[in-house]
Amino acid sequence: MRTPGSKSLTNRYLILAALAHSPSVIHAPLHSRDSALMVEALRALGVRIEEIETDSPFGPDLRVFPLPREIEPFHASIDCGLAGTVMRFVPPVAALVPGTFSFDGDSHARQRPLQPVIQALRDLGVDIDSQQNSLPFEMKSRGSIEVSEITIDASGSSQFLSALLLSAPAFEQGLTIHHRGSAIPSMPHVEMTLEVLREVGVNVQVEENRWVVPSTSYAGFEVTVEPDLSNSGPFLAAATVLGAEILIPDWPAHTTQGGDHWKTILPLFGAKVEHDSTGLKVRGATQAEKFHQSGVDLNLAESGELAPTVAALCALTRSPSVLSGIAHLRGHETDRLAALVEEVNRLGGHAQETEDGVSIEQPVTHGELFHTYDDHRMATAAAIIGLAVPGVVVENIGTVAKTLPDFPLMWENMINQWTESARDHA
Ligand SMILES: O=C(O)C1=C[C@@H](OP(=O)(O)O)[C@@H](O)[C@H](O)C1
Ligand SMILES: C=C(OP(=O)(O)O)C(=O)O
Repeated sequence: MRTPGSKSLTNRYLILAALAHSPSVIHAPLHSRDSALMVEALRALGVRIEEIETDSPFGPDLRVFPLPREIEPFHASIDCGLAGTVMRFVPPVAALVPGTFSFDGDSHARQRPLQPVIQALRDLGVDIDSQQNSLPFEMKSRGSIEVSEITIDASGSSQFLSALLLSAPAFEQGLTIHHRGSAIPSMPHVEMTLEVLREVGVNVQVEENRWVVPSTSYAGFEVTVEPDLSNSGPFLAAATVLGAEILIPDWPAHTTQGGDHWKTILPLFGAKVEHDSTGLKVRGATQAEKFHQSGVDLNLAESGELAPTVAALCALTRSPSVLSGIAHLRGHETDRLAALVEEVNRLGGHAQETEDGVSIEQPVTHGELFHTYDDHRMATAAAIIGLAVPGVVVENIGTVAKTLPDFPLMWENMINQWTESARDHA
């Protein structure tokens, strides 16, 4: 089961390519709502992005021409949809373009935390008109940033820090960023930002809670995007639930994606995991073994993105589980802690919110309409539960288009393949 490119890497490479001084080529990018919003946002700022046809089933490669320099001020409106990477990563890029830029998004996007990015831009000298320190807002940029040091609180999302790190090489004096606040979640995503910067020649100096980004002009680049390991999760979870086997080819030997944690998470649910040059192979325990599976006590601070998929597995496990370190999921596509608790309980399970996560005390018992709150990962979590519990109806499966528009077809193919192979072995 081949999975398309990583959302997080695709959107980072697009930003870096926009800020390079010569054109770049991005091979195997993700094509989904979040990446399309990023492409359109950068185009609105003057970046030229062309598609290069390939024979990949996942769509064309992209050629990105950098932001034009020395242009007259202009106005543009930018739609962030529900994409955290767009609403957080693009405003610092817009600060490097002279003009006035209006940012807005889906209605729930207006509730996602943005204050640290807005405050950081104000501290960098950008004029921002925003009622609530969230979307919608309008910013007036002069086209360059001279301030060289700021302090932010990135405890609500790693994206606040990544946003500044990605644009800082194009600031006149680079930028020294201090973090003040409790622990930053999803640290592998910060490591991913530092690594893609290193790949293009920007070496960020990291000390405790301090990142020093040198002002650096770098050339365009050619990269191939790794498969999305977080979005591989539902397929791996399906094999785990059904006692089936699946191979995800091209699983990187080294990666900064938080989805690499599947290698240690899935064995806790009885799966056997092997990683070699062919990819990542996961074999689920047989049904009988699974029912004796005990729950898990997992701190997902490093990989909160995986929590809805993990919660789906917990909702099918006989004994209680606790997922912690994920308070910030209240600010994701929906309040994921509230949504998971609500839906597990709706299906006859027993779950509750804790201060920094959820505890799932009893498994789900029956199918129902599973509400998805416009959240792609709630939709895939519902699909996983539906493999083991008859009658689960996933509300608005189309919401998977945020990061994996092909999910319904891929899911169906996977199940057909397993059904055929079970028939052949009968
Ligand atoms: O930088 C990124 O690409 C991401 C960072 C993480 O955000 P949080 O730190 O808000 O969890 C992750 O959950 C999100 O899906 C993608
Ligand atoms: C939190 C997520 O997305 P975003 O990039 O919109 O924050 C996610 O994909 O799970």
